[in-house]
Amino acid sequence: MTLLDPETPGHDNFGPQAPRPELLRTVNPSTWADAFTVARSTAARLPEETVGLAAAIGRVLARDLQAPHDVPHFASSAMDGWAISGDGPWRVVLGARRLEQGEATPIVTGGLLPHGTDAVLRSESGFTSPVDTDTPALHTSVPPAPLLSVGPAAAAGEPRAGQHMRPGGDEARAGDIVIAASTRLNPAHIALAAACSLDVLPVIRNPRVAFVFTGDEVDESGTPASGRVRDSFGPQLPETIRMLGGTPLESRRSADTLESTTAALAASALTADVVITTGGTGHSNVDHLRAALARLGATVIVNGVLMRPGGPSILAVLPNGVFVVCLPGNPLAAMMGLLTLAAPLLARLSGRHDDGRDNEGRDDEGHESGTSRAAPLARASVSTPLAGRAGTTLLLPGTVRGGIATPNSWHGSGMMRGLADADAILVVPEHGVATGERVELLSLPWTRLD
Ligand SMILES: Nc1nc2c(c(=O)[nH]1)N[C@H]1C(S)=C(S)[C@@H](COP(=O)(O)OP(=O)(O)OC[C@H]3O[C@@H](n4cnc5c(N)ncnc54)[C@H](O)[C@@H]3O)O[C@H]1N2
Ligand code: MOO
Repeated sequence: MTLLDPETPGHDNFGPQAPRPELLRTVNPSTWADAFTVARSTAARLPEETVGLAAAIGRVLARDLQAPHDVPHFASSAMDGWAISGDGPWRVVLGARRLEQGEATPIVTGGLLPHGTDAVLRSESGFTSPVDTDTPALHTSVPPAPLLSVGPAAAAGEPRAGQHMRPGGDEARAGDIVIAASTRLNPAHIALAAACSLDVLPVIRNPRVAFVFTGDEVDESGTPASGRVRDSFGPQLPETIRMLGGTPLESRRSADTLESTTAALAASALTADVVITTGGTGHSNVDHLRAALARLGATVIVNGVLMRPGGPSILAVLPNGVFVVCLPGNPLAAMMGLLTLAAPLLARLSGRHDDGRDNEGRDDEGHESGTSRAAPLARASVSTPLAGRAGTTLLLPGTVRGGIATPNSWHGSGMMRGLADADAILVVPEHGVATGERVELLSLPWTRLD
């Protein structure tokens, strides 16, 4: 990576046809830690939208969710048996909405308890005799009620007052906050929302992400001729973005000209919250991204990252507020740029925070967190010494087993084998790591670290 200041000698190395990279005047490359932190704190979260319950799984709740009524909203039986009132034996009545003392009525699990119910006697704990012989029938045309008694299989003390009853409001009272704002909704939250009789939920809108792939030498299918390459990004990047909480929009392919690159970027920015570009981040006369950003009036937020691979990655924002993440063309370099800049940006836009911290070092409630540094997800001890590189953070795809991290082979900037088999990315600081020391780990969109 060569990010030249125009004031320094050598600025004219770009060649006669190369666009002048005006953007380099103001911004220097960031350290990896700063780039990651800036990317996750520069945006505000997107506005809320309303979605159906099933569609809300995995989304971030925009506001506190209050129970609109008591949950459960009626008192029910926890067992199959009889709802009883007073002491037994009980006269069995059918279809009663109210029980008088000495009455019982059959009930199933979840059934609405009649008013006056004192307890539920389980079916295995009671028995009925066909006729209530203790109560002489006054009218011979009305059959006498069966009589319910406590049976020999009943537990000691059964039935107790309130036994096997589920009172209304047992789980929540009307107005209770049952799910806090900013919660990432899991399936159990959705079932809870359904129990609260809700049909839709307010969630943070997912960022819409469009793609611009550059590179005249790229083939989308078949075996490329020498000098040409198969496209690494088209088949996987949209789905990766979905895994990161974004909604992929259309992909555009731009020719390696300033006009084509600018036009593709401008068109993508009409509908997207974030545009991700690949390739063209360099300074040769076929790299036009920087000039296209300048032509569109972009403000560069991160102009290169002191990391390898992926150093030329850029984060910028267009005048209409659309973010642009520019990934280098080398396939692994692009993925490292994605994890360093796009993943935290999308997390912030969609309201998914790794640790709830913002760039002022406060958590979401405004408490001091003691650090403004966004923490990667995990740490692990390394199985082998990892040499550092002065002034650079190395990002190595690696395997993590039982808390021990080992870098994978094939981690060259243009290779994918190391990443394909990786559990995480080892973040190696410039001074390196000795065996047994711990490295920070960046999680991959498609794996969970245990
Ligand atoms: N003189 C210098 N040259 C380079 C430097 C430097 O500092 N000075 N940095 C190197 C680094 S590091 C990287 S990373 C790359 C960045 O290059 P670009 O972002 O400009 O990308 P391209 O030049 O367009 O392509 C680089 C490489 O990637 C291949 N590529 C591009 N698109 C695809 C795709 N869709 N699928 C697969 N492969 C793709 C392309 O064919 C090239 O091989 O610059 C270095 N050079
Ligand atoms: O940043 Mo480049 O990725 O090393 O090839």
